[in-house]
Amino acid sequence: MFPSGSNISSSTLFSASCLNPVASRPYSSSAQSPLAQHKLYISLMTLRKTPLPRLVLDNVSCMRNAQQILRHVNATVHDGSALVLSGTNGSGKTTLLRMLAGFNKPTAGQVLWNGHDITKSGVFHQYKLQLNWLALKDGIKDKFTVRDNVLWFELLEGKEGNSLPALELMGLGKLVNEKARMLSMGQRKRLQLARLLAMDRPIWLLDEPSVALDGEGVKLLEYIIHEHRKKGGIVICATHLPIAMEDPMVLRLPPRFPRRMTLVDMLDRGGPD
Ligand SMILES: Nc1ncnc2c1ncn2[C@@H]1O[C@H](COP(=O)(O)OP(=O)(O)OP(=O)(O)O)[C@@H](O)[C@H]1O
Repeated sequence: MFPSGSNISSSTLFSASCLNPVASRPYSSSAQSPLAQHKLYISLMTLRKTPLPRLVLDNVSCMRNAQQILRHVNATVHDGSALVLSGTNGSGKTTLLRMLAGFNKPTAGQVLWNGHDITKSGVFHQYKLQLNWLALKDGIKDKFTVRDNVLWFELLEGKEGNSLPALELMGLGKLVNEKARMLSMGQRKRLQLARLLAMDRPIWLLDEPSVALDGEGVKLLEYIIHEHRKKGGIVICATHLPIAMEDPMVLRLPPRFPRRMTLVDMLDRGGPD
């Protein structure tokens, strides 16, 4: 696992040469003293140990239906860190999460995982196995029991033994044999979170994870995020509500850009204004 720590910039990515001025110098120098050479060597060794970011959003833009949703988004995410996506309704938080999940492709720029473009099929095949996606649509099967709704995902993952402890931690221990249709909204959200825990994948993509949770539920969410990050896991979270986290990076997306008129719009309105 890489040590934690992350960089984020809304317009510019930090490159290794920004972090260490030595790196921007030419490697060979004929007139260097032994001390200078030694310092250069140490600097290069330090540079080599600088961990690569696990995820990089490299100047990512996204258009959907002739609308510019995201423009020139940059971020670097290291193991153990949290990236919080904030912004007004419609600013593109879910779109960005969907892009990180591989559902939408960037129209410009790229998303890199371990330095590789996730849209390349060989890369995506491995990358998707790292992801755990918590969406507003909860994907809960109402006819299954609470336990089976978690157990199925755990078994598909080739894991075992996590489901019950995860459900108990999320406060659903007494409901494990109930049909999921009996659950309230907040309990369904807790079930989703138990599924995250049971599947135990490193990159969590969370869309409004605290919606419908009561105060205790939010505390549990904060706790499992903390524990996940302690193990080197990554949390990327779109939220309007405050969720306490240590040193999160916050990426505030600007309000969506004005809609560009399509040919259909122009014909409907008898031409551009
Ligand atoms: N399937 C789609 N096709 C075309 N445009 C879409 C689609 N889904 C969303 N959009 C557009 O993308 C914009 C951003 O939507 P998104 O759901 O990413 O915003 P958000 O920041 O998550 O909003 P909220 O805070 O309301 O959840 C919306 O304003 C909408 O116009």
